[in-house]
Amino acid sequence: MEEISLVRPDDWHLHLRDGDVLEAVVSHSAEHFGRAIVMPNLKPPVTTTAAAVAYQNSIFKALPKDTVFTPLMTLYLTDNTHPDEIKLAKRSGVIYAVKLYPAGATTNSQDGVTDLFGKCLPVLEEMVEQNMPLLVHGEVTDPEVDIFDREKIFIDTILRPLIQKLPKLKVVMEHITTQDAVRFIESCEEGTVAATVTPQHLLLNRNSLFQGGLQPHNYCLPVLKREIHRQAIVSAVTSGNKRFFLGTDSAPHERKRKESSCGCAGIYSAPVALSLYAKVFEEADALDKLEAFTSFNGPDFYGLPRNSSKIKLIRSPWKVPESYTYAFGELIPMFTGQTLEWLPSSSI
Ligand SMILES: NC(=O)N[C@@H](CC(=O)O)C(=O)O
Ligand SMILES: [Zn+2]
Ligand SMILES: [Zn+2]
Repeated sequence: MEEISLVRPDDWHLHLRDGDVLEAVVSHSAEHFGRAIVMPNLKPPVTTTAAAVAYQNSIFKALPKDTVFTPLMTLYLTDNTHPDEIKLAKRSGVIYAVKLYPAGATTNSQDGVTDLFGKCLPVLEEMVEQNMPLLVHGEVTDPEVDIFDREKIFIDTILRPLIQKLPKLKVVMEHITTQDAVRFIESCEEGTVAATVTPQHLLLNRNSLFQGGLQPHNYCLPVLKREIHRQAIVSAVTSGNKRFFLGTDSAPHERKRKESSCGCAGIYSAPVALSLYAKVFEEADALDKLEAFTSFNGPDFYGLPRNSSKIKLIRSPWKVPESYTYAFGELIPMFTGQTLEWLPSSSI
């Protein structure tokens, strides 16, 4: 096959940041994706409907003219989020989900939740009422727990009990990294519980953190896992199961902050993500399943219409830039400097 035509994909997990970085990165997503679920982990976090509306306006402003891209906004859940905020959020028509960051789990999560069942039950009950999905960074934060086990233990101690308590709550487990998560998601009700999958967790295992030396640009959270986990995630997404859909988790951090004595977690994948997903599906001999993953399963889960326009991927090897340079610094894309097979072309 030399050309793949896809209904325009959406990105169901994206960090656009704000200020200079937002202006730099937003076109990379808008070029290939119709919509994106925009993460609220700014400084300060987006905890209110008013802040989300203002943030959405700044994204629209940063978009190049004549691009059609809709940022779907999210609220950052805290111990103090009031159930009325969920009603407001739903009524606003711009907020599509609420994000759970366990306090301390990842970038800008210090204002996140310290005790989900103790502090957030009334809010979660209101979310069921309002049919508002909960998006989850699924890792426990106990420093005693080995970092490679944090997702599995989160499933056992938080996620499974949550779903038992509130079986009607729509939940997306974000950026899954383990066979345990795959099995758990497969065991849940279709249409109620789903997962997003990043390009890095489909293409890399934990060896890539240390290949030939420390590789800070492959460091993200949840951290890359063993090869068996990567293979389980590839099998899940290429099987055509509707519970899995595209979420890049593209998370830009300036080069200096990645190449540092205490480097930030996050991989900048927006410019290459679509080519990388195509690579995964082609290598699994499952290109026929690519479009459902990129363009159907996400909107179907969120109860939104699928996009009406299309995009093409052409078999035309291209070299990923070594870096993108801006006034504030440099961003290093995933697969920096490597050659990829599938080139996304503009809308058709
Ligand atoms: N994935 C990451 O490693 N980093 C994300 C936060 C997140 O999604 O956990 C970021 O905002 O930088
Ligand atoms: Zn996360
Ligand atoms: Zn993320």
